[in-house]
Amino acid sequence: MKKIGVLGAGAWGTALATAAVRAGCDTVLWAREAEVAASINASHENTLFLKGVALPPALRATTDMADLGDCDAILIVSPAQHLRTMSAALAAHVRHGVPFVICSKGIEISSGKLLSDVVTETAPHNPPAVLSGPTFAAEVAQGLPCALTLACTDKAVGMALVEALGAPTFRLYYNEDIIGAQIGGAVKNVLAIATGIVAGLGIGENARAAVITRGLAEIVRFGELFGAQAETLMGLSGLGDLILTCSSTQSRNMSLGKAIGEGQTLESIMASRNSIAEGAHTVEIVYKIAQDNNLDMPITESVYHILKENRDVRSVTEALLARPFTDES
Ligand SMILES: NC(=O)C1=CN([C@@H]2O[C@H](COP(=O)(O)OP(=O)(O)OC[C@H]3O[C@@H](n4cnc5c(N)ncnc54)[C@H](OP(=O)(O)O)[C@@H]3O)[C@@H](O)[C@H]2O)C=CC1
Ligand SMILES: O=C(CO)COP(=O)(O)O
Repeated sequence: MKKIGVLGAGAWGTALATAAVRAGCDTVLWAREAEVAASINASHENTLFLKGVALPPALRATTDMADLGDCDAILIVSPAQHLRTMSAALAAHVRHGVPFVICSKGIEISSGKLLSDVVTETAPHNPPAVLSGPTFAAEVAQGLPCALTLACTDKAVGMALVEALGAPTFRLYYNEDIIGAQIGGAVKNVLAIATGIVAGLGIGENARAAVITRGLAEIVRFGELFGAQAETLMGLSGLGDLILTCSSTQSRNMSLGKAIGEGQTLESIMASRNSIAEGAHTVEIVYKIAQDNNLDMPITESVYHILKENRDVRSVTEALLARPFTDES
């Protein structure tokens, strides 16, 4: 795998394209907006989504999806709710057998499907893989070290991707569990909003640790429903990403929760940003799936009540704390 296409030139797509160039791949980055492609090609900077980070001159950007036609693998990095449209459009341009590596984190709201199922439906001749882990885009783009899970049910394809994209500062660990690798990344965003709310309310570091740990129990319950392997949920794409995202306001999800906890409205926060906070969307479908399947996910439910039903942050938090005591499973 020598030529890599990256679909989506937001912060993460840009960082991943940079990592692919560093790993020695001929890399083409597709941007939806001409302004983004132009700034990457002319000044080696993504001024809209990753301002201030110098990108490698070898990175080429395009707005023409046909330019990805001869790639050996494609990384899909659109927001999760746009992945269906992106995958279907891409399938018309690339060869059969070229893997579609899902780098977005979320679950399709309209269907309740994992993104790998969305790829299988829209691009049946392109095997899905998943790249997920604790990785803030800006750090990856600067070449700081990180580690991620590369999941693919076909080990030969998965290992070929690891060999092509992996580097000393971009360590990839192969995992066959493509389902588990998607669950942690999707649900941790909701839990990061919860820890952000804790920070915004100023109710302490102990409460944050409690939300992370009981949040992990929610990830495990949710993962079991989909058939995820427990080891995957405890790995980079699960616990690893949960710890990172719930520990830093570099996270868009955590900072969104913090602003909510400080009294701002979801609408005003969204209006002030051009970046995606997936948890604010994912919470809707995680809540629905939990309700439909009788899963106990009280932290997720609380985030849903606050974000989607406009309930009072302090009352919801008090109700969460006042739940009956139970065993630690
Ligand atoms: N940022 C990070 O640190 C990480 C992000 N991720 C995940 O990667 C995914 C993308 O996030 P990120 O790159 O940060 O996004 P950003 O918030 O930086 O940028 C928004 C992205 O969304 C794209 N976009 C906006 N509207 C549409 C649309 N209607 N159709 C298709 N694409 C659209 C933009 O495309 P365009 O450039 O063409 O306008 C751009 O790529 C998310 O699922 C996120 O959870 C995963 C790991 C780390
Ligand atoms: O997924 C991420 C880190 O692994 C990025 O988190 P945010 O989308 O909350 O910024």
